[in-house]
Amino acid sequence: MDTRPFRSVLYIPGSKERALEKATGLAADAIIFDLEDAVALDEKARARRLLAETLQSHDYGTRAKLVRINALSSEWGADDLDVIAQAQPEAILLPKVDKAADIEELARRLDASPHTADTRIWAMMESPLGVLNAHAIACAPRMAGFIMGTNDLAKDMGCRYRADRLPLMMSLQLPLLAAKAAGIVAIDGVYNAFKDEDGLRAECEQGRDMGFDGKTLIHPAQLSIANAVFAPSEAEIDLAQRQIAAFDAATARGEGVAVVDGKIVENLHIVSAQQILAKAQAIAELTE
Ligand SMILES: CC(C)(COP(=O)(O)OP(=O)(O)OC[C@H]1O[C@@H](n2cnc3c(N)ncnc32)[C@H](O)[C@@H]1OP(=O)(O)O)[C@@H](O)C(=O)NCCC(=O)NCCSC(=O)C[C@H](O)C(=O)O
Ligand SMILES: [Mg+2]
Repeated sequence: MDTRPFRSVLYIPGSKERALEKATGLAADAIIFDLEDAVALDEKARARRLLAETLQSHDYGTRAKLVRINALSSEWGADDLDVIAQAQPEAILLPKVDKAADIEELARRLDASPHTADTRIWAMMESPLGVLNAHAIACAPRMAGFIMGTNDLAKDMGCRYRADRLPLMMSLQLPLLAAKAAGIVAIDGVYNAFKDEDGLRAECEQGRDMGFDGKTLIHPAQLSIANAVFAPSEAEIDLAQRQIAAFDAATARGEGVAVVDGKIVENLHIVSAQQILAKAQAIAELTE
């Protein structure tokens, strides 16, 4: 069972030295070092050099490190990959993925470099075609996770922003299903109003209820809310412990079902309970 936490996944523009420095001490479970939409066109070349140097000189600890390059079909994508490969990146995040062939092309390029033998691939799910092809994309080589790109999706869908995200619901759920089926990580999109704590908390709660592993963030002020919402709560941990104890006792009596708080507990509930405790343990180890 892979229990690595991905509660908070912070975007940092690859062109911003101060933010790149600051992130070495921020409580993010994962960082997306961005060379794509957060970087101005005339900053692209400087940002990729700065980022390659920073990744080799800075210690980001246990945080997962994803580099979002520009699309390989763009004028910057191939150069991004060549320069970033020198830093032996843990993962490349590919934007605007429409089909499995986009991932296969990136995987071939990673196979060809001696620096990227272990580099995993993450895909932005942010186009209607990408969403419709999510299962094939999730099963492509080196795939480790999906990141929802809700801004690009809303643009391509022509839908309006609503706090309940009803217009985006199917576009969120199809990649989520595909990720679960393939056993890869699924991270929800960003909440643009970075000073609106109540709105962020509500959207994190919705994403957590749906089954996302965490939320992408654009500002350090958003970290604590995502970390809290996507961690198992005290009540969930307590219930999981009581379910396991009750089920063990039922099993010792030769029974296959226990009852906790008036609800049945079967083997499948124990699998969920163990996952909750393992995730809580992994989060506790981050802060030790
Ligand atoms: C949104 C921002 C432009 C706000 O910047 P700013 O006004 O400078 O913020 P603050 O003054 O409040 O910053 C306070 C300190 O925090 C540091 N900081 C700010 N943002 C980050 C960050 N993302 N990571 C690390 N550190 C950060 C500042 O340097 C200040 O530090 P200090 O000087 O020590 O006080 C800005 O937050 C920002 O640029 N955010 C990232 C935007 C981004 O990455 N956008 C692209 C990703 S979203 C996307 O593309 C989603 C997807 O593709 C889709 O389609 O949906
Ligand atoms: Mg996008």
